[in-house]
Amino acid sequence: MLALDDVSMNFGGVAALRNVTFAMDEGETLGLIGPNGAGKTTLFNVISGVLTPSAGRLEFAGKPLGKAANWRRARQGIGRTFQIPQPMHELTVRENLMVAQRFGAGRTDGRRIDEILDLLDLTAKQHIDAAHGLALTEQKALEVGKALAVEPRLLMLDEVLGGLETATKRAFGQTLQRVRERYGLTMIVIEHDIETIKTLCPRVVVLNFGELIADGTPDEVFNDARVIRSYTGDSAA
Ligand SMILES: Nc1ncnc2c1ncn2[C@@H]1O[C@H](COP(=O)(O)OP(=O)(O)OP(=O)(O)O)[C@@H](O)[C@H]1O
Repeated sequence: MLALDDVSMNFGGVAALRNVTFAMDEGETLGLIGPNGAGKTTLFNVISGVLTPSAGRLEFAGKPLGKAANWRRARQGIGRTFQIPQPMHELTVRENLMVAQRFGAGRTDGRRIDEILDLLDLTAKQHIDAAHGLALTEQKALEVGKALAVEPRLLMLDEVLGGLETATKRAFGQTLQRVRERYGLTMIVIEHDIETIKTLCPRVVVLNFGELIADGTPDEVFNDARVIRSYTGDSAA
C-alpha cells in the first residue's frame, strides 16, 4: 500500500534521509525507531506531504504521490499526528475534530466524530476548550482524533505516547489497537519505548543518520549489532 523508493531529503548540507527504500502492505503496523535526529519526523513529513523529498519516489495505494501538499495527502487517505499537540485555539474538542474532518476528508459527518470521541474517551470533554482544558493524555488523544477525522487508511503517529506514565501508556496503547481494528488501519508508529513497540508493532524499521539500517521483527531488530551501536555509539558492540 505504501512504497518508498530511494527517498532522500537534504536540508542544505544535512542529509536527513538517505536513499530510504521500504514498502508496507495494507493492514501492517510498522514501528519506526532510531536515535534523536535519525530522520523519523522528516520521513513522516515526506510521506504526509509537508515536505517534497530531494530525490526518490513514493507510491500510495498503487499511485505515485505527487508534489507535497498535506491537504491533498489527507484526501488520499494519509493521516498523521504531530510530536507537539497542536489544538486549534478557541475551539472546543469537537470543533477541532470537525475542522480536521472538513480539511482532510472534505465533508462533515457528525456520527464519525461521535464515534472518534467515544473510541478515544473524549465524549465527556467534547465541549471543553481544547487548548486549555485538557490533561496531557487527552491532548494526545485529541491529536490522534484529528488524524482519524481525515478518514485515513494510513495513520502515522509521531511519539504520541511520549511523556506518558507507564500505566497510562499501556492503556493508551490498547486504545490505539482498538482504533486500528475499528478502521482497519495501516499504521506507522514513531516511539522510543521498546515495550510499547514490541506490543504494537510486529515489524520495526530503524533509521540512523537518515539511513535505513534494519527492517525486521522487534526481536531481530533489537538484537542487531548495528542497531545497538546506533544507540550506544559503541563501535565494539
Ligand atoms: N527543517 C529543517 N531544516 C534543517 N534541518 C532539519 C530540518 N528538519 C530536520 N532537520 C535535521 O534533519 C535531521 C533529522 O531530523 P528529524 O527531526 O527528522 O529526526 P528525528 O529522528 O525525528 O529526531 P527526534 O527523535 O529527536 O524527533 C536532524 O539533523 C535535524 O536537525
